[in-house]
Amino acid sequence: MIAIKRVNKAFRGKKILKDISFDIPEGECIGLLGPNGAGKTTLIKCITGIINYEEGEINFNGENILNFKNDIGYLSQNTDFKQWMTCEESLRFFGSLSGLSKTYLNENINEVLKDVGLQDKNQYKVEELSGGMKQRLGIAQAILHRPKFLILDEPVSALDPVGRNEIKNLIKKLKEYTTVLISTHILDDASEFCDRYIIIKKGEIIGNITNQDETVNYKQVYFQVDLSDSIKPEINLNDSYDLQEVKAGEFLVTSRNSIKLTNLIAELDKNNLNVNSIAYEKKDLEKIFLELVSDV
Ligand SMILES: Nc1ncnc2c1ncn2[C@@H]1O[C@H](COP(=O)(O)OP(=O)(O)OP(=O)(O)O)[C@@H](O)[C@H]1O
Repeated sequence: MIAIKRVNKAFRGKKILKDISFDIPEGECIGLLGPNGAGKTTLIKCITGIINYEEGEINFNGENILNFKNDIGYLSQNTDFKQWMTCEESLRFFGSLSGLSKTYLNENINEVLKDVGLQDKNQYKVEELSGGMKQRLGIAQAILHRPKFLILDEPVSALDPVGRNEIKNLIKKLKEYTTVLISTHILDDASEFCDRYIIIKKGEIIGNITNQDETVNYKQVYFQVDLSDSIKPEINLNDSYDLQEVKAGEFLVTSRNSIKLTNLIAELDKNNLNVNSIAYEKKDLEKIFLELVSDV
C-alpha cells in the first residue's frame, strides 16, 4: 500500500534521514521505533507531506502519496485543541478546517465519538477531559474522514497507565479496519498491537522485524539434565545450534533459525542424556531493540 523508497532529508545541511526504505502493506500495523532524535517524527512529516525531502519517493498504491492526502489520518504529538471547545465543537472545527462538509460532519461526528468511546462526553469541554480522553479525541479527529491509512505519532508516551490502556485498546480496534503506522518508544506497548517494527537510529533503518521474528527466529531453549551420576555430559548437537552451559547441568541452546522442540529433543536423545526439563525463552522486543541500538 505505502512504499517508502530511499528517502533522504537534511536540516541545515545535516542529514536527518538517510536512505529510508520500507513498505507498509495494507492491513498491517507498523511500529516505528527508535531513541529520541532518531528521526521518527521527521519521517512521519515527510509521509504526510508536512515537510519536503530532498531525495527519494513515497508512494500510495504506486502513485505519489501527496495525491492521497484524503486517505491519510494523522495524530501529531501535540494536537492543539482549544480548552474551551466541547468535543463535538473541536471535531467540527478541525473537520471544517480540513474541508469536510457541514452535512458530512453532522452525520459523522457522533459516530466517530462513539468509535473512540467518547459518546457521552460530546458536550464536555476539552479542559474537562483526562489525558487518555484528550488523546482519544485526537484520534477521533484523525479518523473523522475515515482514512485508509492512519499515522499516530507517540500516541501513548505522555499518558499514565490508565490512559495508555485506553489508547492501546482503541488502537487494537482501529487496526482491524485501517492500515496503521505508530511511532513510539514504549516497546512493550508496541508489541501488543504491531505486526512489524521498523527501528531507526540516527536517521537510518537498523532493524525491520516482524512479530514472527520476535517470537520464532530469535528463540532460545533452556534444558536441564540430570547430573545425579555426577558425570559431566558430553553433548554434541548439529551445527545449527549453539550450546552454552549456563550452570552445572543447565544449558542454553540458541539458533538464528527457529528451534523446533521435537528436532532438538531428537538431537538430545542421540546424546543419551537424562533431560529433566526443557523450556523456551522468548527473546522480547525490548532485548532485540536494545541490541540493535547499542553502539557496542
Ligand atoms: N525543523 C527542524 N529544524 C532543524 N532540525 C530539526 C527540525 N526538526 C527536527 N530536527 C532534528 O532532526 C532530528 C530528528 O528529530 P525527530 O523529531 O524526527 O526525532 P524523533 O525520533 O521523532 O525524536 P523524539 O522521539 O524525541 O520525538 C533531531 O536531531 C532534531 O533536532
